[in-house]
Amino acid sequence: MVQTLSQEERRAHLPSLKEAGWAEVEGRDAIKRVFTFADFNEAFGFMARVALYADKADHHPEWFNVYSRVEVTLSTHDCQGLSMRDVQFAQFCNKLGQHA
Ligand SMILES: C[C@H](O)[C@H](O)[C@H]1CNC2=NC(N)=NC(=O)C2=N1
Repeated sequence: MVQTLSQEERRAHLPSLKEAGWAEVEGRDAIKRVFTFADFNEAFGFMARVALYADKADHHPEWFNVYSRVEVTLSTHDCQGLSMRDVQFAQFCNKLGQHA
C-alpha cells in the first residue's frame, strides 16, 4: 500500500516543486501547476508524453486543457493524499515542460 508523504519527505521535496511552480491545493492534500505553451500542438504534445508516463507508472493526473494551457493536479487516490508517486510525476512534468 502506498503511503502519504512523511513530514521529512515533505520537507525534502515540496520546496523545490514549489520553486518550479507547483502549489498546494487548498482543502486537500494535492499539488497543482499550470503549464502554458505556445499553442495547442505543444500543449497536446506535452499531454501525450505525460499520458504515456502515466500509463507506464499506473499513476494518473487530474488535468484540464484549454488550447495552450494545461492545468495538472496530482494526488494519490489510493492513500488520499500526496505520495512519492506524485513527487516523481511532478518532476517528470517539470522536465518536459521546462520551456513552458
Ligand atoms: C488500480 C490502479 O492501479 C489504481 O487505481 C491506480 C491507478 N492510477 C492512480 N492514479 C492516481 N493519481 N492515484 C492512484 O491512487 C492511482 N491508482
